[in-house]
Amino acid sequence: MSERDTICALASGAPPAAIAILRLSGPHVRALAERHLASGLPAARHASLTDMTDNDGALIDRGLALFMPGPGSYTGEDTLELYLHGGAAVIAHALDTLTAHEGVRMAEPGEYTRRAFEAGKLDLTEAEGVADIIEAETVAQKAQALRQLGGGLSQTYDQWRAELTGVLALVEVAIDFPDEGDAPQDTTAPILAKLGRLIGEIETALGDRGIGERIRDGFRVAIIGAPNAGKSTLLNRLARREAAIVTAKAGTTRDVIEVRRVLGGHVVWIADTAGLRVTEDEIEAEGVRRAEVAAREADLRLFVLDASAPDIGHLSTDYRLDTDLVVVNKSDLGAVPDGVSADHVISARDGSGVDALEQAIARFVDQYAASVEAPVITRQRHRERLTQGLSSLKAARDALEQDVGAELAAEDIRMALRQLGSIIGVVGVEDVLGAVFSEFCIGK
Ligand SMILES: Nc1nc2c(ncn2[C@@H]2O[C@H](COP(=O)(O)OP(=O)(O)OP(=O)(O)O)[C@@H](O)[C@H]2O)c(=O)[nH]1
Repeated sequence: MSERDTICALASGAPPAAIAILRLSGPHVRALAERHLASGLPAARHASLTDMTDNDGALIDRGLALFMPGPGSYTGEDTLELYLHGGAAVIAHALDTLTAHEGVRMAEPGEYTRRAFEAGKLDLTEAEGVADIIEAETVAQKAQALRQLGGGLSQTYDQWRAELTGVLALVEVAIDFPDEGDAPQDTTAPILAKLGRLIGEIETALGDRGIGERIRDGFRVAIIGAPNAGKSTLLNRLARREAAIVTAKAGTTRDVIEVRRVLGGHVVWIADTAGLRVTEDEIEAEGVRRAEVAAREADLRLFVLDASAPDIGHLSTDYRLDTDLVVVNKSDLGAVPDGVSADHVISARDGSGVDALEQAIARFVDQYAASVEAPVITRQRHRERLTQGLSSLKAARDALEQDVGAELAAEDIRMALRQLGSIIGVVGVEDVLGAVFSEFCIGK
């Protein structure tokens, strides 16, 4: 196998900035340090102030160099970090100088972490934790990423895999020594008990209401209601900008328009949707269909009613679900009619009542997020694999219960082990590696 490339990249933020950190990893690091640092290769893990020169001996900049020898470094390879002035010219000069050498190139997104993963320093969920902590904007996202990075998910998946490996061993014994001495029930019963417990635990994990993914990707609130109720006006209020078009014409909003806010310490996507009504207009009908999808997928629906609409009483029962917040809008035009129970009375036009509504959304999201402690699923990828793993385990249980053969059960259990293993990246990961690491920024 040919020697690996040495990779380099700007690991800090975009210039201009006070400091630029350039990171190098790979087999040429020592030679590059000898060649370009006036002080030569720095002592391991000690910052040293040095001039850095280009291939003609001209000064690039003066800064700190930090050498971390492999295998104890993040990537497991020799690594060098250079702390230079954070200007675009300095960065370009340094990177051009380094990449002019054979075998030295710019890093791809996530390549340092990918190397760390390949060196066995991190498993795949921990590597995802690295990506997530960089992307984290809320305290909750950061806490979740830190837990993941610290092996919080790995522990659970490792434990399940260990238990399942034990179950597989028992099943294999049953295959090798069928019906020996005791009745088959005696060997099958403890296997079924263990399998049942695991199935239960995985079902509980999958029944987490998607909290982990929502903390990471955002909670969903849909504004729904009849045309002209003032949904877009409300969205604009909540967005604090003119995100959606407002007109006096019913049926203005066609597509779903989403705005992003941080409420209750969480990312929340608020969606304005087309007014719900039966319509001949093809485009509007598609809008209504999309509104219904958005409403279904939302964690919270704001069902907006127009206080001045003559049919408000009838509308208030037509589409709404129990979980909705009923928001009666246009309070400036009149009082809420008798018989309509409103959770919130607002005027989206003049803003009255909107703060209280916003606080209610924040409270809802906060409580929703707190309803599951330490979810072990934080991405769709985990959910898909775990769901597949669960169905393999159920197939194994059925095979054992119906006594159709321990071989079949063993095969299903092996399949489940592979699915669980692919979540943490110990098996069958080639197909997911590219997807996982391409989400990273360059330099990480
Ligand atoms: N008086 C009053 N008028 C409002 C209020 N909110 C919205 N409107 C008016 O009601 C009309 C419809 O508002 P939109 O926000 O476009 O209503 P919508 O529910 O998004 O309508 P569609 O896109 O047709 O579904 C506009 O003329 C708004 O200015 C309010 O609180 N008070």
